[in-house]
Amino acid sequence: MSTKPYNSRVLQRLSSSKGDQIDNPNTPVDRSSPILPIDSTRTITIGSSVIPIANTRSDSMNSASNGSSWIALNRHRSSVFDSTDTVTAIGSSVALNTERRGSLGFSKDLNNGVAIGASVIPLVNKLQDIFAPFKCLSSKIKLPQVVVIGSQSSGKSSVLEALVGRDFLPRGCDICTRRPLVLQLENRQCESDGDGREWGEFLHLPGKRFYDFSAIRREIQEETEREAGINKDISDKQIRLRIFSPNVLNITLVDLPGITKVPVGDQPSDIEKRIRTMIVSYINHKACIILAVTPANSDLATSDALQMAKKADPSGSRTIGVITKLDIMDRGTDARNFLLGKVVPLRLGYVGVINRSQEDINRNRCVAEALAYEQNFFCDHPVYQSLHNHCGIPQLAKKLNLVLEQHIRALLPELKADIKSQMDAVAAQLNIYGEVMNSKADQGAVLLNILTKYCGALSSLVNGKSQEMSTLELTGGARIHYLFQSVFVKRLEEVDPCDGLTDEDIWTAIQNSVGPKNVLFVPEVPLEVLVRRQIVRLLDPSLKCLHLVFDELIKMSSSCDVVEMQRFPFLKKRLDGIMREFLQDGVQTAEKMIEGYFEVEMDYINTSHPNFIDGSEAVEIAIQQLRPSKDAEKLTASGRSIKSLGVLAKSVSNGSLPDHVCQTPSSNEKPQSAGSSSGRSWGISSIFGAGEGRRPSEFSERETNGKPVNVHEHSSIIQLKELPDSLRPSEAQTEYESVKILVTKLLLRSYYDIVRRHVQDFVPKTIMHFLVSHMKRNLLSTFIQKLYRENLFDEILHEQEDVISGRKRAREIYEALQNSFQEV
Ligand SMILES: Nc1nc2c(ncn2[C@@H]2O[C@H](COP(=O)(O)OP(=O)(O)OP(=O)(O)O)[C@@H](O)[C@H]2O)c(=O)[nH]1
Repeated sequence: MSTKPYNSRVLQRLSSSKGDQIDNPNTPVDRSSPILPIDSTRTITIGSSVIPIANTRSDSMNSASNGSSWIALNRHRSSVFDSTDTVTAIGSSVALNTERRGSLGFSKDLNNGVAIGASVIPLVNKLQDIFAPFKCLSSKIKLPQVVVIGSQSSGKSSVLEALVGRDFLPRGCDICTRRPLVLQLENRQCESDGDGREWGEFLHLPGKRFYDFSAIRREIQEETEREAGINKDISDKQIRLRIFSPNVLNITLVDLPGITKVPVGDQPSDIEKRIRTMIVSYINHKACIILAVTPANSDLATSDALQMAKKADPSGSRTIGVITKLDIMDRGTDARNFLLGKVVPLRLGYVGVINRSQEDINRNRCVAEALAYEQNFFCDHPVYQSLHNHCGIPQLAKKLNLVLEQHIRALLPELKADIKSQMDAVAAQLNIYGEVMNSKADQGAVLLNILTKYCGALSSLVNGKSQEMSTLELTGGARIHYLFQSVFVKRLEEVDPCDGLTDEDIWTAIQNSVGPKNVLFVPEVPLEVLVRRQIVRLLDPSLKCLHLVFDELIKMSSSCDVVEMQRFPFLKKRLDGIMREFLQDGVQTAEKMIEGYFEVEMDYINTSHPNFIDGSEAVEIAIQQLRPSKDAEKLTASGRSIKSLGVLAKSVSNGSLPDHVCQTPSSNEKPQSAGSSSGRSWGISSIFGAGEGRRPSEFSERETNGKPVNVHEHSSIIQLKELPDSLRPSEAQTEYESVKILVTKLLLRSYYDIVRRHVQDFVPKTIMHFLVSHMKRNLLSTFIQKLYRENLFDEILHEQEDVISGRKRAREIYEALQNSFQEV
């Protein structure tokens, strides 16, 4: 076995065949070799962006001679890589190059020499740049990126390093990835002040360039510890690192913590769940390409990485399988079946790689050397020789770029739509923030605009013209209509005018109205008293209705959304105050109007109203109700009594009989005396209120030991009962009295009904006029009168700090989106 370090051996072997080149700082460069990384001197234009496209030998040589670790392996003898392949790694160190142009390489397009992926990958990178300062955008618009997942120590970071071609990630037995590392590779051909050197920059240390990659490694480690502590805990807060180099392709790679099972150090007991959740949050996005890393010395069928990738990407259209540690498999075994997808089939297939071992790291072997070793390993291996499409970091880089390019192309339309919808959202936000006001005139214009819109919106809400028409509930004016018709009017309909009035009450009123005389007719006075008593009951619900409408309008005004006003909280407050005062004025006027109406109603009981019940009909109805059967006939046969009662009734009423008046009183309304009369007819004498119809006076009888005693039989002292303080007529009325009571009720109902209808009509009209329509007509002028004053502008149009900064930020985001939209 040779004692030479293996890198020297490899370099020697590689340079042994004619034309082979090893391009590193210590090796002479063949400047005739044609394939190189991206060239800054040639560009293509996509949209408005100019993108570097072709690789030229000379530039690569420059970068190599400038100390980059770029290395070109030009192998004619290679048995692993087909001599037709032209392969360029993503990073700087692995441009494998054969002489034959037009082959399937990923650094060059077959026919025109354009690097594959160069047309879209820079575009995505550009978008990443544009979105980078805006965290909100990167969470809403998912740009394509490559995420490396796998179990702990499976070799994820090693794969990334190999792809980048630089040694910069913290690695080692005790070191593991504990925070997501977002690695943006950026092709930067020449800087005005630069000398072509590569450097890294962290988002958390803006402007600080790290030219020393071991310093980058240290910073990653320290930054990890700052967030996740010095023990083994993890954090999902990203570390964002950008690598600027003339030798990288533009791409974003994400290194995630490895899947672990058993908590160690100060890891929480649910560490596995947390890591899996973090991984899923990355790979679930359709824009993400998954590099599922599994070490060859474990069972592929139980690979955590493949399992998770399968869940996130069931079709396998964005998962590439990576098998590491092929060099340390059990002797006598190989990964042939793994690589060919015979164990776990994968649509995009597998690539086997060999990274640096721990020993290599300890001995500071550079990535370039490791790549050379890998190349050598595969060339010499009896099984892998024939699987060159499935082996090596360069193959992985090639596959990755191809998949990424196709993926980006497929995602572009969706991406464009996403950007557009974000633009609309931000534009709406900007609309809320409005323009900056630089003068009193600007302020005045803004104020007028807001007041007009506010009043317009309120009117629309009341009129049902609001654009945001709900299908779930009544809003705006419809609520007022509901209040009028289904609450106020309906409630008045339900009120029984005789509610709370017993027959006894009515009879008492009737008797009181004739004083010491007998009740001959149905007198008007008790009717008026009773009518007034019932009418006044309508005042309360009328005023209540007015106040409910007031509440509704207040609610509407505060829900009335004028976006332009959102930035002026003081203005909103003032408007609310003025609005309340304005409506209260309207309420006062309407209240006066309604109360005035009731005063008018109470003042004069107009029994000549054309709709008031005809007296004779009232009597007839009363009679029929009292004697519905034969008795009625008997009663009606007494022409004089009917006529008389009819005449009497006419004397208090005049008009047709509405249907509802004819309703049969409910059982408790039936005059108690109905049917209790001793069969006495109530003819002429009853009309004139004398004799027959009257019960013997209470005072002509008194009880002795519970039995009635005829006082006339007592010849000694004739005693009279003393009147009690409170006196009511006797409970049992005669039939005639019952008729009078019933007629009074009918008249009461009839009159009440007339008034109720007026109220049902008048109250909504009044409220509409003095409140709702008044608001529509006069609110704007009131606002202007009270607010359009230059000395108030600064106060009411004062913007909060967050509005000012929010507007600035929204503008920047909008511009970023506009730029990216144009790019796409
Ligand atoms: N021999 C050999 N060792 C490897 C290979 N790939 C990785 N290793 C070693 O495996 C160990 C873990 O590698 P890392 O790249 O840190 O693995 P990781 O998956 O990033 O680890 P975590 O971030 O902790 O999950 C290191 O010591 C590497 O040197 C390989 O292909 N061959």
